[in-house]
Formats: sequence, structure tokens, C-alpha cells
Amino acid sequence: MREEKRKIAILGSTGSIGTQALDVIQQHPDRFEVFALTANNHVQLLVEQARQFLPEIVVIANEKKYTEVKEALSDLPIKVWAGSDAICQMVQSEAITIVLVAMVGFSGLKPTISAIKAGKTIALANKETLVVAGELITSMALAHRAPILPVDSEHSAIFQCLNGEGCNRINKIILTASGGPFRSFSTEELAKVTTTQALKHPNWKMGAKVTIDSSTLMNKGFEVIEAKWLFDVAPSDIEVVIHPQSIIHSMVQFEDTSIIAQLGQPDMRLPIQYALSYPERLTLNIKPLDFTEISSLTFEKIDYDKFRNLTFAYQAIEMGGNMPCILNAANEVAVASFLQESIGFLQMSEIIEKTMQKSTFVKTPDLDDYFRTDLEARTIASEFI
Ligand SMILES: NC(=O)C1=CN([C@@H]2O[C@H](COP(=O)(O)OP(=O)(O)OC[C@H]3O[C@@H](n4cnc5c(N)ncnc54)[C@H](OP(=O)(O)O)[C@@H]3O)[C@@H](O)[C@H]2O)C=CC1
Ligand SMILES: CC(=O)[C@@H](O)[C@H](O)COP(=O)(O)O
Ligand SMILES: [Mn+2]
Repeated sequence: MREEKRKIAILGSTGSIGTQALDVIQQHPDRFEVFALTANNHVQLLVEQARQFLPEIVVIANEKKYTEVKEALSDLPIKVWAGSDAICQMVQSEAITIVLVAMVGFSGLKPTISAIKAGKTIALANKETLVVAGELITSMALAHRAPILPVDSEHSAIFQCLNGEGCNRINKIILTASGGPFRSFSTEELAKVTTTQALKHPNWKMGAKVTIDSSTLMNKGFEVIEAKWLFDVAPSDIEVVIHPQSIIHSMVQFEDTSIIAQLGQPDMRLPIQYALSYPERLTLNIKPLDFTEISSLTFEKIDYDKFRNLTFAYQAIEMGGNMPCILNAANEVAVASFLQESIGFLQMSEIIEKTMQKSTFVKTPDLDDYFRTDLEARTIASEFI
């Protein structure tokens, strides 16, 4: 018997992941329906999406925009809520099958916890949630039987490589990195790069924050931490390799040295759809890879001296406790400042390094500690701007 349509709540529907998720849902109206949409500021797009997909609930996080959204949807039977607490309340709705967390940054933490407490299946794009509180999130997910399905392309790849491998032991995870737009730049050249240059990712079209993270390789550092928590692998068994074409999305090497890789076009609709349809695979209108058209798949070593953020991420996860939360908060402040052109490219790493040194270390943080840490680290990081 065909299962009922999956009802999806998209947190961050106006963003890069959110809009691509709606494209996937639109391609499979017999399999998915939108239960809820949320955004922070983009009222016009949120309203357009609501008119097209007719969700039960729309939540605008920025409460100042509530009246605008409410009035724009007043002719439709859609509930309009406002505020971040309303997102946390909405994700617990009985009818929801999957909560796609596609908000950016620390803002994803609270609603993810709320959805986990309600035992929802989580399709997780928001990697910062696992960076900040991976131990807490994964243990809560286990306790509440809330599966976490990766949306991040590398983690979706690893998930697919591990499918059907049961308890087979692995030697290592090989996490591929495009290297970003500056992979062949010298440190002197990096000092002069502009925000506009950093926002031009060679292979992926993504939101501003993750695009900057890719250019500094902090994105890869976050992905090492994310992989540790999702797949229970020691960071020392996660190897990052530059693969400029972003065709191999990641690989797993097993103890017999055999390597399984997942390949595909650099198009996020594929991992988004896999998380939403799992364990089934559905059709998708993406041009399949043609190996005769790919001139080469190449690999390079990471230059850790040039891209210091990746080293900081390994250090943070090695120290554990609240250090990855400090790393994330400092990075959010640094990236926002770089986007505003208040600081240069290399200053981002300096701010993160100093904030990690100056913030209060907590070995076994609870949820309140993470909120305290986030606030303290942001304050400290801001002093270095
Ligand atoms: N884009 C990609 O291809 C990939 C993204 N990811 C991860 O997925 C997440 C989303 O990325 P991406 O889609 O690029 O980001 P975008 O910046 O494009 O979108 C972010 C979304 O979150 C909403 N939002 C932002 N801040 C808040 C807040 N404080 N409260 C509520 N909602 C908020 C935005 O609303 P509004 O539009 O109104 O501001 C928007 O809908 C990130 O964690 C990223 O690292 C992972 C792999 C690939
Ligand atoms: C699409 C996706 O998953 C991004 O996180 C991607 O990984 C960015 O590419 P790089 O960080 O490898 O440049
Ligand atoms: Mn990724």
C-alpha cells in the first residue's frame, strides 16, 4: 500500500535550500505536501510561496513583519504566526512528517531541539546545529527516536555510501572540498580578496553565509564536526581532500581498503530530495553525469597554513565541550563583518583564533551553557572587529 503524502515543514523556505526543497516538492505532488513555511525577513517571497503551496501555517520569525504577512494572506485559510518561539511550537504539530531545517546559523538550534522532542524526522541542512551542540542533539535524537537525515551534500554522500554496510568497519571518511574560489591563492593574495570575489563559489549557488564559509574552508571544518556526530567517527579518521570539480561528494574507505563514493552533479536538489524521500529514490529532473564529458576528476592536498579555519575546527572538536560553539559564534560574527566589508578576509581567522583563546571553556555544557557561550563568544568576537 502506498504511504500517505509526507507533510513537510520547511524552516527557512525563502533561502537557497528552502527554495530548492520547494522545487523538489513541486516535482512530486503525489508524494509530498507543504505543511508549513517559515522565513525571517523576506515577506514577499514567503507570501508568494504560501499562495502557491497553501500550507497550514506560515511563520515569520521577525515579529515586526507579522502584520504585513497576515494582511497579504488574509483571503486564504492559512494560519500566520510570528516569532522564533512560534517556529518551535509549529514544528511540534501532530500532522508533520518531516521537518527540514534550512535556517542559517545558530538560529537553527532551538527549533531542531523542539522538533526532536516531538519525535519528528529531521532533514538537517543547518550544519551549525551539530557544530554547536552535536553531542546533545544526537543523544536527544536517539532518546526521542527522531531520525536525523543529512541534507548537506557530503553527508548525504557518506550516508548513501554507508547504506547497507551494517556493522562493517570503516578506515576513514574522505570528505571532499572544492577548495572554494581561492584555493590556489597565496596568503598575500588572500589578504586582498573582496567580498564580491568570495561570494562567487566555483560550483555551488548557495546562501551568502555558507558561501563565505566555503571560501575560508570553515565550511569544511564544520563538515568534519558534522560528520563526527552524524556517523560517530573520530575526527582523526575524517580526511579532507580537495576535489575542485565537486562531482565526488564524499567517500568512505572500509577496513578492507575498498572505497565507496557517491557522485552526481553539484545540485542540492538531489540530497534534499533523498532526505525527503528516504529510503526511496524518486525521479529528479537533473541532467545525469556523462563521464565522457568530464575531462578529469582531480585531487589536491589541503594547505592548512593558508586556510587556518580548518585547523581551528579540528582543534575545537578535539577540545570538545563548548569550544565548537565558541568557534561557530566567532565565525558568525566574523562572516557578518566580512559581508559588511568591515574586515578583510584574513581577519576572519584572527578573530576566531582570539575568541577561542579568550572565551570561557566549559567541559560538559548543558543547553543553557550553549546559549551563554554563544552570547559571550559573540561579545568577545565583536570586540576584535
Ligand atoms: N545553500 C546550500 O546549498 C547549502 C546550505 N547548507 C546549510 O543550510 C543552511 C541554510 O543555508 P542557505 O539556504 O544557503 O541559507 P540562506 O541564507 O539562503 O537562507 C536562510 C534561510 O533561513 C532564514 N533565516 C535566517 N535567519 C533566521 C532567523 N534568525 N530565524 C528564522 N529564520 C531565519 C532566512 O529567511 P529570510 O530569507 O527571510 O532572511 C532563509 O529562509 C545553512 O546552515 C547552510 O550551511 C548546507 C549545504 C548546502
Ligand atoms: C553544497 C554543499 O554541501 C556545500 O556545503 C558545499 O560543500 C560547499 O562546497 P565546499 O565547501 O566544498 O567549497
Ligand atoms: Mn557541504
